[in-house]
Amino acid sequence: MSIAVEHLTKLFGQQKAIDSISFRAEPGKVMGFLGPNGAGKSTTMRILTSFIPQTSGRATVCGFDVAREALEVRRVVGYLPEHNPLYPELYVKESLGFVANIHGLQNKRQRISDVIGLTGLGDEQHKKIGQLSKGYRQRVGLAQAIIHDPKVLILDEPTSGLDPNQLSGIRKLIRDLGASRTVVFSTHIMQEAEAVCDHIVIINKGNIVADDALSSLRGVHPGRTLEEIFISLTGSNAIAH
Ligand SMILES: Nc1ncnc2c1ncn2[C@@H]1O[C@H](COP(=O)(O)OP(=O)(O)OP(=O)(O)O)[C@@H](O)[C@H]1O
Repeated sequence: MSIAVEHLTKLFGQQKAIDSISFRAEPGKVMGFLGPNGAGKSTTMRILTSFIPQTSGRATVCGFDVAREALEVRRVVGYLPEHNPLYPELYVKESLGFVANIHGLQNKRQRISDVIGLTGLGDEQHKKIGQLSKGYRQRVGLAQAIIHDPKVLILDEPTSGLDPNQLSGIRKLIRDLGASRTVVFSTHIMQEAEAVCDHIVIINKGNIVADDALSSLRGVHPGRTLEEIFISLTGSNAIAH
């Protein structure tokens, strides 16, 4: 099991962002982590990538404890944060080189060239980050996340800001990456989750309200789209958990 989350809770002051959540994610599958605004997705992802500590509970990534083994966790995880912080003054290749150095990659030039190809950055690779459109900046974030060939990818809204042509390319990339890795990604686009994910976890107000294979979820809610299922579990008429 690549990701194991057990009774994870995070409090920001009085605010309970996540409330004793548990789920698992395994290799060779793409897990869609869905939920309304403020449900707790980014908070969970930031804990899983050792960026912030949980208040209680436990999470491991490839067997490493996210609270106690942050360095090991960062070696095995590729993370695209929600706001994708990048240095606007750096050229695309410089920015990838910077991240490659942090990971101490030996085959730096080759990996930079590989991820530029994989993320479709070829035509824009000679620009500065600040000169790129939002969608291409998102691709740089993705390229940075995968440059060290991590076993686990955690992608917080990786397709936000992409135009329809770019969307299909990045969705295919996520699927391809998920064939041999563990991928957890969040999105507000339910059709995208249906197209890309094998497994769906839905979080609402800090609680998990669905955790199942996409096919099983459909079986439990026959004739409904994922969007309808999502609304029934998280909308104002949803049954409280
Ligand atoms: N640093 C923080 N300090 C205080 N409260 C926070 C902090 N970060 C998140 N929260 C709160 O925790 C809750 C969960 O937020 P989170 O960003 O995890 O939600 P999300 O599911 O990622 O939402 P969105 O879909 O809008 O990105 C929200 O109520 C949010 O206001």
